[in-house]
Amino acid sequence: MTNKGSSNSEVVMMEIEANKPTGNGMVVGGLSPLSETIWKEKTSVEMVGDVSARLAWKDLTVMVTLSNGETQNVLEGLTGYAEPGTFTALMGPSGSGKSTLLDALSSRLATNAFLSGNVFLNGRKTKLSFGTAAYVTQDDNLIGTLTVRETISYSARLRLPDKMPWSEKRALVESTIVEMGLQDCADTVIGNWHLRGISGGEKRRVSIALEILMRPRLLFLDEPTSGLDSASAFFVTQTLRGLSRDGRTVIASIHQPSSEVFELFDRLYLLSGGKTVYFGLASEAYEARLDLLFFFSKGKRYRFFSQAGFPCPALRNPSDHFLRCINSDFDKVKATLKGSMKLRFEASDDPLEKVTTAEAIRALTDYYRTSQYCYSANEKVENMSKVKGTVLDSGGSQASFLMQSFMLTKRSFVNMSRDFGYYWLRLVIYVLVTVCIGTIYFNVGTGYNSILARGACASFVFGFVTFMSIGGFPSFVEDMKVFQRERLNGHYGVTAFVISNTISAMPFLILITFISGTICYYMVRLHPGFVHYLFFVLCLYSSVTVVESLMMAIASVVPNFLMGIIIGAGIQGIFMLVSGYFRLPNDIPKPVWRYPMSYISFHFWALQGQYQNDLVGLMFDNQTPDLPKIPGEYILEYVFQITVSRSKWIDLGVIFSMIIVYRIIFFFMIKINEDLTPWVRGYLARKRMKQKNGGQINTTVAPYGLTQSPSLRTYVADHRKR
Ligand SMILES: Nc1ncnc2c1ncn2[C@@H]1O[C@H](COP(=O)(O)OP(=O)(O)OP(=O)(O)O)[C@@H](O)[C@H]1O
Repeated sequence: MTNKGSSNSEVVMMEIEANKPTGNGMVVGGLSPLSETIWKEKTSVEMVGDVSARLAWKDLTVMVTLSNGETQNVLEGLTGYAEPGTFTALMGPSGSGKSTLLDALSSRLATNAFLSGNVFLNGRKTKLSFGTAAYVTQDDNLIGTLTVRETISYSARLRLPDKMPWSEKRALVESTIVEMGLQDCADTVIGNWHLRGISGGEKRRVSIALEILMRPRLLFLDEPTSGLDSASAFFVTQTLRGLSRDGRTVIASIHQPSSEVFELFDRLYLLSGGKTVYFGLASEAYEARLDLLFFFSKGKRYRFFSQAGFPCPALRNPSDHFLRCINSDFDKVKATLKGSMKLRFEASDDPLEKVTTAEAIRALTDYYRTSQYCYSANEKVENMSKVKGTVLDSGGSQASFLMQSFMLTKRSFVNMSRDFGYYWLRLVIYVLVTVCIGTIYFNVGTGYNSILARGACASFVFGFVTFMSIGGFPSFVEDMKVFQRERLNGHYGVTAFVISNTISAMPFLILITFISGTICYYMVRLHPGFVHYLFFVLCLYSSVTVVESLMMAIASVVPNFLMGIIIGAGIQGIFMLVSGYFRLPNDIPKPVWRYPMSYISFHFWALQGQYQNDLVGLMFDNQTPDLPKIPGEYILEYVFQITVSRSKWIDLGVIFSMIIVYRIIFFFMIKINEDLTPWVRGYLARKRMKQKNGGQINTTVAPYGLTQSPSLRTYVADHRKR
């Protein structure tokens, strides 16, 4: 257990020392001191001996339904296991089912995918949850303006229990930084479009660091080395191997490893077309010989492949050879290269010369099925499924709702204040545009022509100036990506996110609207008086916030820059049309446009309020000096067709309530996306499949009975119920 009084660096060293392999090369069963600090409450009650994660899967078949109702077996009867202290690599050509196997094991299958067979964790059939397993996806969705240390620290405070002292949290953060080899870039920002940050390999390591922070016993990684150069790929894989040596169970899909990376694998699961080609020790598929016999012992260098009749030619990377044997695209490559010097050179010792890839795959899968490798894997899985052990589950984030909301607000505020494109650029543009408005309508006065000028000015401010806020959409999309990654990994709840997002933006929106509103108000010289000024800026603030809330709601369902901006612009264009300026309120066609559209449009309420705010109490010159002056109230009623009996504060109140309504819509959009959409998709997939099979779910393709897709979405719901 961590000594609270010890210095930060001492605690870090304790963690690192504890993580060093024991005699047999790994920390077995137990937890290192800092891991224990996270699990201590659970372990005091539940821990019964070994808490490591022993994962086994038996006859795993995954079938997906396609849009035409056809079904396709993506995985067929896979059996395998992953043990604590080992690093298992899933390899296979593109489309062979690597990601699907990872998803099936980690309970993240898509809703149109159906699973049969069993997954055992410590001998128990269980759906994996956030607290038991961590999943690192291919995309590094990180906040570009935070440094590596800040990113990990915020994550720690978002998920670790409130009552854990900060010194312990910091020790965990520091040990994670050291463990992932991120010390050199710990104070460098992640980087975004205008900030030069850390490298791709370092980003990948930060993503992994965020998931190992809670010290999960089981770690899944989907192509952690994709897009990295071979040196970065090596270091990332080496780190993963190091993580496994802490008694963790690490499973990763790896696309095309270099020979150095391949050397780091403990076990290899080779897939082709959803079938097992090989499962066993990587060293038994690949038997490295470093002596003089290296060049003369081809038949022995890659044991499984040699035995199956496909020894690796000399000087070829083993993983390249394995993938060549099972990737049917290589038939096309061979045809293209036919007759070239390269092919003639390799033709002498390449067994693949004589057969097509389909034949090679068949030979390898048949050989594996009857081999000792398959037999011992089945036997091991059988044994593992019988030994019942403790499953440690932290239940996702252990921080309180208040702590999550506070930390998210703080993190979001820091990000907004550092990202020039989030609000600062908008402030500059708003100031420029309002200076332009101020100059054009400068000292508008109370002449006859100023009546329309005041109307046009208000319409421009509450129409176009608020419209400019859709420029924040790309930043919202980035926020949503980070949210989705963190949410899928159970870091915090939707409510905390919506609240934090609303609060963190508030100071910036107040700043932007008060500065630009003040410039506009005093340059144009709208209705004199502080209350009139206050109403104007509050109206501007609430309108801009409504636009932000609307765009956030759109970003939660349309996570694409262009589509989101087009949809947002379209909605606001319609709202502007019915605001009462481009067509007077009583002239707007009643069905649809007047009722309900104009009432839904925040522009309508903003304009009605501002017209009243500006005109009531003022006297305007008539067309000629000999005619009597025109009172503002008359203009409101007969020119702008405004109901003067309604207080302008009611208009303002309606806009503020729209903010709440849009935030609630935002919340429900996320919920619908998370819970309802997958359910509907799953229902439709099952219905299509039943229709295709005459009312029956096709059990011949999935012999052990189909279960509903164990998607994470389903889990999210279950998890909260507990
Ligand atoms: N939910 C799904 N609906 C329809 N088809 C699917 C679904 N999931 C997987 N597939 C199909 O199953 C096959 C295997 O997909 P998977 O993503 O598991 O392969 P992979 O080996 O990870 O490929 P890559 O290396 O390209 O990521 C592909 O042909 C894919 O189109």
